[in-house]
Amino acid sequence: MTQAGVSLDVQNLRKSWGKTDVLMGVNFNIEPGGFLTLLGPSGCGKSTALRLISGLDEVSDGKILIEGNDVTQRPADQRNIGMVFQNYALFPHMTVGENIAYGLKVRRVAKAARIASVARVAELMALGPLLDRKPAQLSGGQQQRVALARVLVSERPLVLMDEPLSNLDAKLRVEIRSEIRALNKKLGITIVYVTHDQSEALSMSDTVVLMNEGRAEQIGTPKQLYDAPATIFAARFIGTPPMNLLPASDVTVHDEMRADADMSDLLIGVRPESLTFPEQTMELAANCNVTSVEYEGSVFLVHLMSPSGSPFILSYAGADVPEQGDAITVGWTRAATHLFSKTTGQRIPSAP
Ligand SMILES: Nc1ncnc2c1ncn2[C@@H]1O[C@H](COP(=O)(O)OP(=O)(O)OP(=O)(O)O)[C@@H](O)[C@H]1O
Repeated sequence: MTQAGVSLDVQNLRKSWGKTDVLMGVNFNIEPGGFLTLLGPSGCGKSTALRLISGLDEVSDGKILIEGNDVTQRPADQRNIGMVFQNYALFPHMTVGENIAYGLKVRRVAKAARIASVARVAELMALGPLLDRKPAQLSGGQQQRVALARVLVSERPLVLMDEPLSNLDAKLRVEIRSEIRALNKKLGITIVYVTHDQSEALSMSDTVVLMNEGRAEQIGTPKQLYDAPATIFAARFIGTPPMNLLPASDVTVHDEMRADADMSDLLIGVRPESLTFPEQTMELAANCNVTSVEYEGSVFLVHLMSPSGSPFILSYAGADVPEQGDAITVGWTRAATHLFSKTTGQRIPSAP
């Protein structure tokens, strides 16, 4: 089964409800077969953007182009888009097979073709043995697989997914995550995915649009967002635990600090996994006190407090685990250092 994807181009998308501006000029585009995630905290406008792309709501301004065609004013049913939501809304009285085939039946696809399509998708999604069951006889993960199968069978070249995994437990989320990603690559369908879970976004996407209060804060590959967060917001949002941010006064620099940076305006960022302990005369260092230690399985998360009272975290995999109350020094390299301006919230490009 091949389902070539389409390109999507979103230009200056705006949405206001009354006097409330929910989207304030968002731009992004995806190549055919791409996987783009809208990521951000609750209320930042992710679902709104998805509803505008689908045609469920009308834009206040801006354009939506699919394969270069302006569909902004087209009704939802003329955009050829599939959707998967958090609530998979299967019909309880129908079997799995009937649920998957429903859309095809509505579109008056002939019975033999329907049966063939359902069989193909059921095999793809490993649902074959479950086709005669009712939704109530399925686990949450199986139900979500049926919901995905229902969209796939309709062979839409663009599929929008709004937090489709948030009702599932952690293990299933990880499993279905990789299934969705594999389907995206195998079928070549274009996917726009909405989530507030940054690890989901990083693990699945080709491109992440990190949103903050109705704007795109940063757009890039998962690696670009992780390696070079463009703003303090992005630094705090991406990574578990997120990047440590310390005032310059807490940090010892072992050679000359850049002269053109205003120290009082500087926040120095370093990821918990980039810190070394014991400090090995690295290029930057901070003295701190251990406030608590958390066991995470593969690492210990050592919670620290800087002299100025900023909390930060060391991700530690060594043998001599520091203990609560210890005074320790952690170090890191220039290459692992991120600089931000407190005033503008923006990244300062080069290391000190
Ligand atoms: N129909 C509506 N009328 C008025 N305000 C709305 C409407 N729909 C959404 N909003 C507001 O728009 C803002 C963005 O909502 P949206 O659902 O897009 O956020 P989100 O990022 O998807 O959040 P969540 O992750 O919580 O779903 C919210 O402040 C919400 O209250």
